[in-house]
Amino acid sequence: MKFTKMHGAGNDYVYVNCFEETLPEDIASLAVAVSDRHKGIGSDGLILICPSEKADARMRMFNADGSESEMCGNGVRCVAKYVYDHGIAKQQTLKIETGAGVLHLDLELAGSRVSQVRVNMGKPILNSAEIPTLLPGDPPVDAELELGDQSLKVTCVSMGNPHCITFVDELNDHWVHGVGPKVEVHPMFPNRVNAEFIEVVSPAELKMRVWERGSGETQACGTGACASAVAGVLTGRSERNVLIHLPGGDLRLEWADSDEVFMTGPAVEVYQGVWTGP
Ligand SMILES: N[C@H](CCC[C@H](N)C(=O)O)C(=O)O
Repeated sequence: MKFTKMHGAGNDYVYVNCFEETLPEDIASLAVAVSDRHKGIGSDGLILICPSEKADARMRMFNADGSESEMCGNGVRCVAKYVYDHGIAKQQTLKIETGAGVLHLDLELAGSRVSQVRVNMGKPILNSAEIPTLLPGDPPVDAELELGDQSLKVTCVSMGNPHCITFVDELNDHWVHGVGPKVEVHPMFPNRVNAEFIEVVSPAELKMRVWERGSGETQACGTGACASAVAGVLTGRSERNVLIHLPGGDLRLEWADSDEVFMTGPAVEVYQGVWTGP
């Protein structure tokens, strides 16, 4: 099976062009196998680029643990880059079908290839039942999340996939590796949750690290950055247009007056290969 390795701000996935490749039945097991950083290709998960009846392509995204997610922000930018660079579509504004609906993307070229992508990520989902979370509030804003020995103040937002955002004075491993895994599987989140930790540099600039549902710490999380930008506004900590610094790079977020969230960031193709594994 031919694949392409790509990343958006260091959030790296194995991409398979399903216009050309046929996959095994058990895609979840394939996602686990290819993601293994020692025995597989090594990635945060697997992303399928498929034909669509209502868009230039359809994206399906699987985390490293094989779980399928509704949406992937860094992934959809790379899907758009792949679709343009590999001639599946020719125009510089693309539509990609995702679990969060059909998204519209604008491509920026460096030479003849895509370097940056601006995505209309759609409107945040703030209704607790749809996030979903059992915490009070639509959405929970600075709500108490009991973690046994400690409690957090969290804000919950969905971008098609669920996010739990905690603002901290200083980002460190205690939050990401100590608290993150507990938040991911907390009973207040029936579908589990992505756990973002945010340090406010200024009202227009945030630093973020993330413990992702199904993948652990990643270098960046596009939907998490969108959700964090929304949470910053809801909690009065940041403005509607923010630059977010992540370990793998920067993303520009704007929660527009239209209620849509726009994300601009890089999309990089690293190499192409052939998977001959199980
Ligand atoms: N782990 C996420 C999916 C990947 C999201 C992230 N990599 C992004 O760029 O949005 C979830 O299970 O909802």
